[in-house]
Parts: sequence; structure tokens; C-alpha cells
Amino acid sequence: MTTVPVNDDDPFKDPSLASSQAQQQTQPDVPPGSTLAVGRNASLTLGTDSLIVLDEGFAVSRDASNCCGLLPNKNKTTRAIPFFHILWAELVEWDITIRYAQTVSKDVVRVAYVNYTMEKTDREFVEAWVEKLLDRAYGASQRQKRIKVLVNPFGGKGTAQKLYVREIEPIFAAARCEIDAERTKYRGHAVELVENLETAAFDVIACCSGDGVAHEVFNGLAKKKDAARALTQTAVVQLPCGSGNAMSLNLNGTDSPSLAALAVVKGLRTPLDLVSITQGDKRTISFLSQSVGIVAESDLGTEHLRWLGSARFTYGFLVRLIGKTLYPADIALHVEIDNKPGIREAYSHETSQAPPTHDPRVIPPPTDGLPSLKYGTVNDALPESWTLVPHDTLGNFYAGNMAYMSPDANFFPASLPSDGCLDLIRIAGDIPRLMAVKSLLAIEKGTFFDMPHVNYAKVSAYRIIPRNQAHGYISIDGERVPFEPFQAEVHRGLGTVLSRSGHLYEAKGVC
Ligand SMILES: Nc1ncnc2c1ncn2[C@@H]1O[C@H](COP(=O)(O)OP(=O)(O)OP(=O)(O)O)[C@@H](O)[C@H]1O
Repeated sequence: MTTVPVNDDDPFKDPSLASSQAQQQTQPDVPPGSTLAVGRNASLTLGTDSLIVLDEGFAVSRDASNCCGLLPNKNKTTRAIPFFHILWAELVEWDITIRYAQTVSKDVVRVAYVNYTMEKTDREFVEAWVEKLLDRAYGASQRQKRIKVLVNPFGGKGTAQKLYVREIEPIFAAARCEIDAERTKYRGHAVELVENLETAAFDVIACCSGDGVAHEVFNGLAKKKDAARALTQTAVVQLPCGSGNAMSLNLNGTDSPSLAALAVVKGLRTPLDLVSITQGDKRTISFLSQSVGIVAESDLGTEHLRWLGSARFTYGFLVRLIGKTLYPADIALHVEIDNKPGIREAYSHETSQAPPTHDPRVIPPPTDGLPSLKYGTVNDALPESWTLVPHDTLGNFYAGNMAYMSPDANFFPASLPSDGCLDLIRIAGDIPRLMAVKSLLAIEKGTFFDMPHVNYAKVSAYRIIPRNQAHGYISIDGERVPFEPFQAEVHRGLGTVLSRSGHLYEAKGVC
């Protein structure tokens, strides 16, 4: 028998769970076929949420807390490995090996394994048990995903390659994923790589980067001749290795690379709304956010303060709040829900739905490119039903397709992956300074949505024309674009990501 240390937490009230198939008969809570005897003194049982490893050998394993392991520790014979953490299980000859992601700290999991040599008994039973374990471990998530990995060696602090090798790749490998990794060489390289990628050969494109490379990957898929099909079939995921890791926070529920890798291994295919942005003669795809005004300027206009780290955004924000900076613009909206009770209700409705067991979308034919634009481009006449409304005192125009924009900044708590809407926040720039500072604090506290001066709507399209400013900042998914009018239109569920829930973000919502 070979084991590496298993999580020492023992959540089991009754450590005397069956240690053999015979004993199992006396355990009414354990369905037949759940326990596998793996030697005279050890067994593996499929519990409710975990694999229960009962091994008397654990009790005498070396442990500093028990005289170098010389004294048997009767309480430590049963250990639990949550099914979510099980990466793979296999039977080779009569050797059973189970690999899993072991929690070594709050933010880190590492590959570990248990291995037993079985007695040559009922092979069919053992094979069926392994299959049941994999079933519980993966549920509706695809096993052995084929993953194209793109590493941005300059993402974040320049440690993406190191993080990939140390924190991510071992987890993918232990889960028997097929991996093809490549580094991006220059800005825009991911767009080119993905445009020319044989996407049918991969289930997932994983960006070991910040949100910037994920933005490029969606745009690369959008440039393909069979864009609609590629965007439906290929899931885009982010492994947090950059300075902005919103995508991973929202879908993997973490900005830890190893936990995100585990979430990707277990991720469920999830349709994601994508947004066409037309500006000048260009059409690009946005998956995360668009901002004009204080948010864009606090992020993009503070590059010279990079030495401040993440505080540069807060500093930039406060300077502009206190200065009551205004960003006047004319705005036309295609509103879907214009009031907070209605938004809350739409959100609650989705959260009350059972998680989907499969992706309901029909795969588009290979001849379909991007969907046509229902409302034309920014260069076309304004659609008849739209009205341009002057916002002379605008301070913040912020449209979000996901909830978190950074850790502790759940700006869009009502956002849903595929409701066909962007959540749009508009805040006047001339509100009292104290109220403005309170708004900033309210984002972290989760009370921002309900503040009366925060105008929150769900929209499916809009046009914004900045006014009376020679220069300024517009951010699309955190990337700077020209300070010119643009139009946005949501395409419901056009893209695909992997998420933990299959239909929600990993953020506290507005229920
Ligand atoms: N080898 C490379 N050299 C220079 N730029 C690159 C390279 N690979 C990717 N990029 C660019 O780096 C930008 C930022 O990437 P990413 O989002 O991964 O990192 P980040 O640290 O979160 O971003 P930021 O620098 O904006 O804070 C992307 O626009 C991408 O095109």
C-alpha cells in the first residue's frame, strides 16, 4: 500500500463504517456495492459527498503529534476525500490508484493519491466500483477534457509560466486531461492563434493569464468562419495568472491557480452572453464589461501608478470622486428591466432553477459566422424605438456581464451568465462626496445595489456618445479602446465557459 497524507479532517460521526463488503451488509446507510475491500485492514466507501478511506495503517503512520507515529491513533483510521476533489481513479492489473486534489492551505490544492494492491477477487465488481466513483466525482462534467492552454508569460507579475507548471498542469495531468500548451508571444497573438486553431480538436481553451487573453480568445473564435459553432462548442476558461482575474472569480469562485484548475477539471459547460461592440468600422466581442467615466479612468488612467499595486485603482477612484469629475455623454438604451424589484425577481427566478444537466443549445452549422446585428452599428441611424438622452452630469457608466470585476468588487450582483442582458450602472458625478465614498465602501459590503442613487438596469443594447471631452478613457474588458462613440448589442448564450454551477456566477446575488 502506498499513501501520501490525506486531509486529516475527519467529518464522520461514525468512524466504524464498513471495512469490507461483508461488513457492509450491516450498514443500512451504505447502498450495496458502495464499499470496496482493499486488503485485510482497509476499505474504500462511496459516502454521500466523499470517498471514505478506512485504513488502519493511517493510525500508525508517522505523525509528530503522536510520538513520531509510534503510538496507534485510533481516531485517525477514517479519512474523507470530497468527490469534487477526486481527479481520477484507475485499476491497472490489480492495483487501484485514486488521484485527488489535497487541500494544503486555504488557497492551495496539490495532487495526492492513494494506492492499494487488491486481492484477485471479483474484477467486475471492482471495475464497476471505479466507474461509480468517477461518476460521483464528475457528475455532468466532461471527463478527460482536451485542453488548449495559452500561457501569457507577461501576465500579472510575470509568473504565469511558473504558476502553470507548479499549480495547474499537475492537476490537469492527474485528471487525465489531454493538454496542448503554448505561450503567447506578443499582444494580439492569442487572437491569431485561436482564429487558426482546429477548435474541433479541443473542448476547452484555457488562458493562464489575466482577463486580457480571455478577451483575445473570444475575439479569435469570433473571427473564425464557423464562429457560431466554435463559440458554442469550445469553452473558454481562465486560470488566474494575471493582475485582473475577474473571469476566474466569477466562474471558478477563486483567484487561486490550483483551485481554479480543479474547478476547470470539474466545470460544467455554461452558455455565456457575449456582446458585440461596434466602434468606428470595427466590431469586437466583449465578454466582461464596458466602462466610460470614473471606472475606466481609474483603471486605465493610472498606469503611471503601477507601483501602488491594486491600490492604484482605489486611489484613482477617490481622486476623481473627491474632484466630482463629470463625464458627459448622450446615451440610448434598449432596456429589458428598468427597476430593482424586477431585477431581483429575475435573479431569484434563475437561482431557484435546478442546475442544468446538459447544454441545451443546438450546435450551429459550420457555415454560420457571428450573428447579424439586430440594431446595426454605431454608424447607422439610431433604431427608431431608441432615444438619445443627454447625461450632462454623468460620473460612472459601467456595464457588466459578470458579477465580480475584481476581488471584493461585486459590482453587478444581479448579473447572470445567459439572461441576454448586460447589467448597467449609471451614477451621477455631482452627488455629495460623502455619498460617493459610501458607495465605494458599499460595493465591498454588498449593499451597493440597493443605494437609491445607483441607477441599475438590465439592457440588451445601447449606444453611448461621449460629449464635451477632447480626451478620455473607454474600457472594454479592461482594455483601452479609442475615446469615440460605440454601440453594444448582447447575443444571448453565444459563448461558452465552464462554471461550477452551470448557470450562475460564484457571487453573492440579490436574492
Ligand atoms: N508575450 C507577450 N508579450 C506582450 N504582451 C502580451 C504577451 N502575451 C499576451 N500579451 C498581452 O498582455 C495583455 C494583458 O494580458 P493579461 O490579461 O493576461 O494580463 P494582466 O496582467 O491581467 O493584464 P494587465 O497587464 O492589463 O494588467 C493582453 O492584452 C495580451 O495581448
